[in-house]
Amino acid sequence: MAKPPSFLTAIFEEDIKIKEERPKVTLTFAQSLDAKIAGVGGKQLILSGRESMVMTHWMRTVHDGILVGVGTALNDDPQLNTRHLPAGVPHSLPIPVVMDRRCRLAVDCKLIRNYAEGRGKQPWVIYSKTEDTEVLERKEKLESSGAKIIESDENNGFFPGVSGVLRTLYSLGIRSLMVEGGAQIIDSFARSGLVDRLVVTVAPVVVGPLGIGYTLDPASLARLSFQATEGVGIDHIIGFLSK
Ligand SMILES: NC(=O)C1=CN([C@@H]2O[C@H](COP(=O)(O)OP(=O)(O)OC[C@H]3O[C@@H](n4cnc5c(N)ncnc54)[C@H](O)[C@@H]3O)[C@@H](O)[C@H]2O)C=CC1
Ligand SMILES: Nc1nc(O)c(N)c(N[C@@H]2O[C@H](COP(=O)(O)O)[C@@H](O)[C@H]2O)n1
Repeated sequence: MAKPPSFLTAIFEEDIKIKEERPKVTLTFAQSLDAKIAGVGGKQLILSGRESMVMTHWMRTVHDGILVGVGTALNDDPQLNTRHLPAGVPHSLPIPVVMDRRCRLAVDCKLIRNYAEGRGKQPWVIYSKTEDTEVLERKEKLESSGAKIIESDENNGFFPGVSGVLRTLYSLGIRSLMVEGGAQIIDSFARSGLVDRLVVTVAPVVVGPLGIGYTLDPASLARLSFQATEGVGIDHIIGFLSK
């Protein structure tokens, strides 16, 4: 992929107006033809072909932050960097953010190692305030390993919730956020109604009924309008933008 498809760059050039003090949110993920995002038991699958993976890494460069849930962080051990882009072309790297209300992120994960070794930005871990000593011990370990620990400003006793997390990230300077999954995060962000762009990569593979699917509440995406579907390599990219 020499450059991202023009419909995609247009989506990102659009001046989206939002009333709340929160980052503009892009929800994006890759799925199979049968709408699975992972294999049996959550096994990570590389669904995107080479070209659409480069496109995803390009999308990472146009966001201040990139967010995954702790389920994805534990399962995939992602790097959330831009290593598939051509070397020598300067671009910005998003801050990796993990939604991890009980501080379960591994202290030796790639996000923390890359930061410690000077190859990545400091990972941010958003947790939910608690008196639970096990969580507080893990929080301290993560902090001393280099992660920045952030308490969400909204705590309803179960999930800090998407709107609270977005408000907190905004207060820390994040103006654009790419949300990459996994299944629970896709569901949470879609239901929040706080998604401004949706970009789905559809790969020409079938995973089968035991793979991990995702839920998109139909009402939740009513604020978005379809923009275009375009082939990138062997995949198809479907783009939506807020109305
Ligand atoms: N194909 C793709 O593009 C992608 C696939 N995946 C796959 O998804 C799977 C992981 O998905 P899940 O297990 O569902 O984990 P997840 O990554 O969605 O993380 C779940 C965690 O996120 C946090 N969370 C979710 N909603 C929240 C809310 N409203 N407020 C506060 N915290 C919240 C909680 O700590 C929860 O335990 C893996 O198999 C991974 O390979 C993950 C990302 C992208
Ligand atoms: N765009 C896309 N295509 C796929 O096939 C995928 N499996 C994913 N997964 C997401 O990317 C993360 C891995 O990132 P790194 O390669 O380690 O930088 C993974 O955790 C998912 O969030 N995405």
